[in-house]
Amino acid sequence: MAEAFSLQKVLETFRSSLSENKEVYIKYYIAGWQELVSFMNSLGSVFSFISKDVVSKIQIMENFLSAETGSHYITIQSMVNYELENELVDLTKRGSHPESGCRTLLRLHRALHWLELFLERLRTSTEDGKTSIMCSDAYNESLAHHHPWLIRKTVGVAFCALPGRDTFFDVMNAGDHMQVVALLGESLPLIAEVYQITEDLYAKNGLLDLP
Ligand SMILES: CCCCCCCC/C=C\CCCCCCCC(=O)N[C@@H](COP(=O)(O)O)[C@H](O)/C=C/CCCCCCCCCCCCC
Repeated sequence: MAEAFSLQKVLETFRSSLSENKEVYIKYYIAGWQELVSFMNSLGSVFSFISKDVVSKIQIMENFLSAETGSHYITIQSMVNYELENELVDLTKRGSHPESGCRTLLRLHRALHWLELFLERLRTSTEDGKTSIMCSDAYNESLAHHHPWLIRKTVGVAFCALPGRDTFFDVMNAGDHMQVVALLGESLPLIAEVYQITEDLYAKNGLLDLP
């Protein structure tokens, strides 16, 4: 039987993704996303169009990791160096490398910002807080800037189907609500650090707007 989702596992995978010299291991980064997908799948089929997109991006990254050139995809830093040096990234418009590692990971990276903003709202919410509002506020501040109108509207409808705050806390499987809040407090700086390292790397290399 598949192991139940737990926030602790998400925390562990993102913790493992950071090397001593602050590089980000792709293997653990995508394992963190895999955990989050299992959480989203437990919310029902209304979210399946979102999880399908994440799963396909995880698959693209797994394919790079298991290919002959996989040693260049150990960390986000080594991937960026390798793909840029070998002109494997479509920088201004989609062309011969429509699914480069840099471009694919950028989509997950933007979503990590949404996650950080959403979890921070959840952590500081009161008992009567509405997850649909927390989720859509976090979305409007982050991912929405990169999505066309139709996706923004569809996602807005899906948010209305989100379970309440109590269910969220229970599914996180990290003890009572105070313990969940404490674990969120421990997880968020880690997620923020992984996000910021990637953001700085992409900014330095002019990769933040890959088509
Ligand atoms: C710790 C547990 C509590 C929170 C658990 C949250 C679980 C979240 C899991 C996944 C989050 C969604 C990640 C979305 C990635 C989107 C990547 C993206 O932007 N893709 C678009 C662009 O890709 P290309 O076309 O350029 O290849 C793609 O067009 C998008 C398609 C689908 C819409 C994505 C909407 C994302 C909304 C984020 C909110 C998710 C709400 C989940 C609620 C728990």
